[in-house]
Amino acid sequence: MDKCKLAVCQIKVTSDKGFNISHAEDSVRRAARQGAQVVVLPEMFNCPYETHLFPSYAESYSKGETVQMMSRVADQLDIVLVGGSIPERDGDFVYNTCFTFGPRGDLLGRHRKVHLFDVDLPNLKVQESSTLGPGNELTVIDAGFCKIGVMICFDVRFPELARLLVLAGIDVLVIPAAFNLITGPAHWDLTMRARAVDNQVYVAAASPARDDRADYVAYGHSIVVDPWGDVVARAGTGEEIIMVELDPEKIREVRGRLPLLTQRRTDLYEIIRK
Ligand SMILES: NC(=O)CCC(=O)C(=O)O
Repeated sequence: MDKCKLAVCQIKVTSDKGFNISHAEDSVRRAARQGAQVVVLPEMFNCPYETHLFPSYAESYSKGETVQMMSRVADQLDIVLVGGSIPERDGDFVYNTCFTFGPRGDLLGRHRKVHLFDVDLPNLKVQESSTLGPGNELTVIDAGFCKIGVMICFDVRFPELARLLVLAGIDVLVIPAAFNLITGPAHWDLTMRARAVDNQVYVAAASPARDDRADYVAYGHSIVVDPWGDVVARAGTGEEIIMVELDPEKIREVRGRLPLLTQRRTDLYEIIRK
């Protein structure tokens, strides 16, 4: 990895898809003007996070207006755009998908959320699988100057997935996400920092801004954690762009002094990708 600047855009999401797309574009342009080379958007940034709405907001890769905006903007701004996630239609299925575009507007990778958020907690019942299909691929993006692993929100709770991405050589785990007011205060910082500490990589998680009138209230607090587990940037609950410089030396230093990855007892246990 080369040193590079990464920005996370914490933006509001409304019921107006057209507004959401142009609002996201404005935010990405602002981040690029501030010098970002990698820009990250939140989970479901063009659609309210309500499972029953995903099919009607969904678009296909080949015809989608959100996809076209992301490709055009990445090209014009000469950036890597990790495009949060959107409901993606493919045949009979809808997926929670992150498309990543490169500086020539080319598609660098597509991550379909692997672990669907099906939970029954006090005051929070969500069943993504009622309208979404699960992805079945691990997503590593080679952006040239850095290698990015992509997971979406609930995926972060499954350490095996992060470890497989790290074993594939990523420098930064990028996580478009939308935790909520139940699990956010309890587990947002904890899981993001845990994945960074376990794997000695940067972790960057992008949330929508909080809207207290929404059916599902996003936690906010987009965050970037360094390979030592320190929080190096953290948003509040409103709209905000946070920016950090990712430094390969920091990864080398932490791994050199605390060589967790090389001290694994692979003679006793190993993690297998199927
Ligand atoms: N959109 C999601 O996957 C939410 C995950 C979440 O809130 C969690 O606690 O995990």
